Amino acid sequence: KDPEPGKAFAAATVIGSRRPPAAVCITPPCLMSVEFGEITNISLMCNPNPLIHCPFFICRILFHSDKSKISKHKFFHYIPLSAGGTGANKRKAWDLKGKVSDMEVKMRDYQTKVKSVNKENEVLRGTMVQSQTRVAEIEKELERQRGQIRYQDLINELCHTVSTLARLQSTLREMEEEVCSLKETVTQQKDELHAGEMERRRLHNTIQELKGNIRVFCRVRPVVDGGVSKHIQLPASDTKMITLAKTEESHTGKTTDTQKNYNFSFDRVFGPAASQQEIFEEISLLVQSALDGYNVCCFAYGQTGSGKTYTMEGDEFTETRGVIPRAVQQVFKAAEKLAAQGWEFNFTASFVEIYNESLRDLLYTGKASKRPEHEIRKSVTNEVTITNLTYEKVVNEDQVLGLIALANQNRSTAQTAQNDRSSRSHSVFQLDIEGVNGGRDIKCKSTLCLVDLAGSERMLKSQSQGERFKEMTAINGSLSNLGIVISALANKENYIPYRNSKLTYLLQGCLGGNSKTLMFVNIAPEPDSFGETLNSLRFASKVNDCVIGTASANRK
Ligand SMILES: Nc1ncnc2c1ncn2[C@@H]1O[C@H](COP(=O)(O)OP(=O)(O)OP(=O)(O)O)[C@@H](O)[C@H]1O
Repeated sequence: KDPEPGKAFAAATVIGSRRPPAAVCITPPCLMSVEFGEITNISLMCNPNPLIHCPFFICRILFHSDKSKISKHKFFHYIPLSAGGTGANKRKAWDLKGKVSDMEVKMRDYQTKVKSVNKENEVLRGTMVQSQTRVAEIEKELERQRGQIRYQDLINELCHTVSTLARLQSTLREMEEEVCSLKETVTQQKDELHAGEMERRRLHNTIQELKGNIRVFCRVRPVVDGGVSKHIQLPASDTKMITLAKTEESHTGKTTDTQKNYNFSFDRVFGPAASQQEIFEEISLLVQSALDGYNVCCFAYGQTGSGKTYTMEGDEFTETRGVIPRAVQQVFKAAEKLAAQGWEFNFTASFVEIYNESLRDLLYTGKASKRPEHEIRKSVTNEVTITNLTYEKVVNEDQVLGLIALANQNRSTAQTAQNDRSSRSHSVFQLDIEGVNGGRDIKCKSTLCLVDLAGSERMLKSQSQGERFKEMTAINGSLSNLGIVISALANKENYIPYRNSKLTYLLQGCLGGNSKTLMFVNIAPEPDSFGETLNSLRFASKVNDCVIGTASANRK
């Protein structure tokens, strides 16, 4: 068969070999190998194009030797099928041709099969694509449904939340209504409380006024060695009486000794056994008045060593604390309670000493050499102030107690320089109270004044000289002026000589019509103090007889 361009079957005879010829398929332009027998590789050694025109060409065939090894190259003659040849060769060629055409048939079958398989493959591929598309659609659908399920869950949850919210809102509304009604009740109760508080103040102060705006309490100190005082008699049945008894010996010796009694009555007489707490109970009512807007003045009068400082300051133990620390405590406690009713308080403390008619700041902390001078001034609104004095804003009890300690330290420092000075000076503690009730537009202003007076003993002029005489004159002057001012107030005189002494000038605001005054007369029980005791009781009795005009609160 003539080789077609690109295809050729050929029979090759191996020269010098006993092997049968092999059918060789040559597919130009590629080199191809077909395994026939033991021929494993055939390679054309020439350009395939001449194959069409040239009857001969040389090809190289690689053989496997018997031992399955590649044999050496051998050269063959190519015999085209159409070409003539020897008879035997021709026969062989025709055999081969037959085999080739069988193979061609088989190949066509295979090709047909391959085609149909390919077709089937195509169909299957199409089916597969369809199936994949379907699967994708199903997956999509599933996803959507899943989403819908989640969406439904969310809707359910939302519905639940909405219903809970609605329930809570209705509860909230109910509670708001309740709060509103409670607020109304609170406002109503606050009004009632305020009205009650104002009524309490009115009644409280009416009681104080009925008791008298100047009251005198007498306190007898215990005998130093613990004995009993014979000349001071305190009737158990009457807490307002005190009798000073003096036994006078008979001059002739023939008659029995006579006893002279001096009876005094005060608002209250406290015996030596009276505790600091008992003493304070009565004063605490006046302290309350100070917060209600009344000026309050409490002072202790008596000879040196009679217990004035003990009464006013006491000592450091809780049980034996005196009037000042207790009053301060009460003021701050009461202010705290009143805060619940809308009251806001401001407190200012000052502590001054009057010695020899000159003023000394007991809260001064600067250099001793730079101590300023002080003057008492009265403003147009009749408020008394001291120039260059320390006015300390205080917010709690401890702060005030700290200031009292500082004042005592200042006093004792001066005492070292001028022996026992504290007995011969007045100390005045002042707490200015300013209250505002913003909600009700009420203001009140008052001063709580607590005074430890200098020893009141009268000294014979002949016995005192120099500095001592000066001190005595100053003390006597200021104490007797105190008595004069009080009786002038009681007699409603036009002119009240406040300015006659620093003490009365300073206490001006706390004495008189707009104030409540309490005086302690402290008594030393020793027999040798009889004369001074009698003088003190006489002075106190004079004060006790005074009824100062009705006090009115400084309220705006
Ligand atoms: N009621 C009392 N109970 C117990 N001790 C008291 C009492 N009163 C005073 N004392 C004591 O008596 C002494 C003298 O009292 P205090 O110093 O208070 O007198 P005073 O009048 O202030 O004297 P001065 O004028 O010198 O300051 C002090 O030791 C004090 O502790």
